Amino acid sequence: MSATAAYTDPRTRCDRTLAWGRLAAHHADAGQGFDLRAAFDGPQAAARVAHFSQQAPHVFADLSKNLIDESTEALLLELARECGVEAYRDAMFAGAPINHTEQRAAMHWLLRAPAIGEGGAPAAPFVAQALREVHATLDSMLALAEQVRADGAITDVVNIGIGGSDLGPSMAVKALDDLRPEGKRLHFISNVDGMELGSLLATLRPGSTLFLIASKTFTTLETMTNARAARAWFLAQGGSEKALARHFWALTTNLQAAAEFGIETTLGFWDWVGGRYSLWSAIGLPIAIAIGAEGFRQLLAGAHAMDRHFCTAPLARNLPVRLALLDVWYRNFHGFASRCVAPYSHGLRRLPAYLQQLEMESNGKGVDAAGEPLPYATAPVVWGEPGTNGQHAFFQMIHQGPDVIPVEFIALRRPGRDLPDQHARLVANALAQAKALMRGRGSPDNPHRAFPGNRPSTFLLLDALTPEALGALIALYEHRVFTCGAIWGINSFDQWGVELGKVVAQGLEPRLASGDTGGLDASTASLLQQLA
Ligand SMILES: O=P(O)(O)OC[C@H]1O[C@](O)(CO)[C@@H](O)[C@@H]1O
Repeated sequence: MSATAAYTDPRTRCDRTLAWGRLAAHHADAGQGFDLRAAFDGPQAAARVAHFSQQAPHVFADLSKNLIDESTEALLLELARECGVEAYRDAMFAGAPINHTEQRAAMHWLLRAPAIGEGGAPAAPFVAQALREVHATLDSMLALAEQVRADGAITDVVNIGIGGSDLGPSMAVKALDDLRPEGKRLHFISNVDGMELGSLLATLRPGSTLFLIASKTFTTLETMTNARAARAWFLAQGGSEKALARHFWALTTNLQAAAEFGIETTLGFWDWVGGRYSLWSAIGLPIAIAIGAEGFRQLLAGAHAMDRHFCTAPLARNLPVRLALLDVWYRNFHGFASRCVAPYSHGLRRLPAYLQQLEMESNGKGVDAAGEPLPYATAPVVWGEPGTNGQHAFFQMIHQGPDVIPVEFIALRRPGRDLPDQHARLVANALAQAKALMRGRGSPDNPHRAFPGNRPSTFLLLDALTPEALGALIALYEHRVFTCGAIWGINSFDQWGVELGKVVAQGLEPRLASGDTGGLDASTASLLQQLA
């Protein structure tokens, strides 16, 4: 099947399944009153933990502190089956154009598939051809990464990109910082606020700086504004037009626009790679510079191991599916509107920001694949900060506020760097928070000091923050988001909701200079006058 071939969505929308009604009845009956503390009292607790724990590639998960029992889980699995999650997953992995509103496949998984002849599964000709191109580009990218790593004259690499062309690479480079060669600094510039680029440029020298202009479209306002400002700075500092070609590289699908910008070294990718799924592609060059070719291949291998798990594990032991079913249970039946991600790992401090785009840009949709308005909620608000910092900021609300907010703890068995006692203190706090949320604490004499308990959490554990483990963790989230989108019957791969604001901004910008408020609403007109 080619990406443009006719394609029939194999899904049934969740609210049109039998399981949906049965889940609603189950929630009204037993589900909403589920008591975690009771589930952990008595001899059945060990069996509960065994049942709701599992080892997936590089990620161990304990789901037992969630508001769910085996009867709820059985109904949720029935929902996944009735919705056609498996057929839809197989369609994505066959290269079908499941991103139908943009007539594209969603083949980010192909970016981490082994080359043909290296154990890859047989694929349709369109997919096999794409895989050959993927490996050719990967080889070129890794060669360039090694070249930069070996080039002592380049001390600073500046990635200019936004959204998916920033969040994934920036998160991964921070996570794997221990592998970064000494003397090589990586910077990420995304905002069009000149404070960000301006402050960085003040610290750089043009001759020792490499700019990577990362943009799938090479038209994004923020990125192109920053790229032009960086180029102007480079020339103003005495850099020549000739030198510019050595110091500005492009990572993009728009080869022509990159050439028009004056860039000679361009790494391409394909329209079937969504921006928020692109860190595995040429957009990952800063990661490869930071961790080396071998490290980048390990990142891909970890993600591929999770792809295989997602494709082959039965739904009941399929970690992305189990996490997605919890998301649906909480969002659509309990009505929980947000989820907190708390990595107890300094390296993973940008994971919540990365997940905000992955989950909310993918699944923040209000119509189904046919364009029908949805009568149920989709993506929750995803937010968070690393532990233990979050404990001293917003955990108060998670423990005692009236809203229930499921928490996702992520911890490492082995620290990257350990100062005496620090890792034990860090993970003890993660365990303690999960336990305290579940158990709560009575305080008959002082209601201010009472903890209601019965607050759900998931605990994810990685052996260490290695490239493989990070790759597997990210792919786990990608497939979880996919599974939620499959159940909700939406297209998780477009993002039309970001268009309107961009168009309105284009109309307003000239008015800031002219002061023209004609035809504007009273509030916008008043603010524009304040700013003029
Ligand atoms: O890589 P580009 O084309 O500059 O786009 C950047 C980001 O802008 C968006 O299109 C919308 O915010 C994202 O989906 C994308 O990751």
